[in-house]
Amino acid sequence: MARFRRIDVFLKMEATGIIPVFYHPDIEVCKGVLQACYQGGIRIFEFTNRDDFAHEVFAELSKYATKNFPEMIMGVGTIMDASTAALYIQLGANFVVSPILHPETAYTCNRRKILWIPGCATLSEISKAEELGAEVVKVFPGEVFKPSFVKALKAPMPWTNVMVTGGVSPTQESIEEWFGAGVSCVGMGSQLFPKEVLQRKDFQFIEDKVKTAIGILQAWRVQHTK
Ligand SMILES: O=C(O)C(=O)C[C@H](O)[C@H](O)COP(=O)(O)O
Repeated sequence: MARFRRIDVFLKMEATGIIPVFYHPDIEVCKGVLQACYQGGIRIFEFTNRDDFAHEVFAELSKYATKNFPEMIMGVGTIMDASTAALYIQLGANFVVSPILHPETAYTCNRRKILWIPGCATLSEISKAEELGAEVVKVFPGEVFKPSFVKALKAPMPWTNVMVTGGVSPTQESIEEWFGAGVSCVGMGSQLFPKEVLQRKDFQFIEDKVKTAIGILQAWRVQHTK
């Protein structure tokens, strides 16, 4: 498995802008999705810890990524406690994402110099996360917040780096409104990986969707870079 410095993980997250958020119990489906994402231009991938044996799938996927796509930075999401974070770090996770703000998870990640991205829903939680060392926070669930929340929070806290996950889709409207509001990156799950597409193992569909989303973001960034 490949280990990346946490500053490089954050910079790659910002540069790629779009982070696939994915879980499937079938390792062959995971490999197909990872390859499609890579070919579509993704260099950072969040595997979510969605059942009791998800770590076994991650262990294999992480090795597969290192061997076939050594630039791909693998991380884990849906981490609720420090011991699960430690398990995934041992298996090759280069960043740890949570739906919640859990200080003990921060201590474990910081000790190992692994990027920790807690889920936050208020400015007080964001501020606490930053005191605990979070370089970037996950505003979650995005479908509840809307982009205006990000814009408003960046007025008093312009230093805050925001990732938003939940309800983001690979469309021009969704990408432009979130990046326009000031996010550093977005996580995308169900919209990039519709169930029926996974059922028919249509990895080309995923690659095309990813390419389109990255193209939209790049075009937006060219227009909006000062
Ligand atoms: O548990 C986590 O760590 C999460 O990030 C939660 C979900 O995976 C995202 O909310 C995906 O949301 P959709 O893109 O709307 O499918």
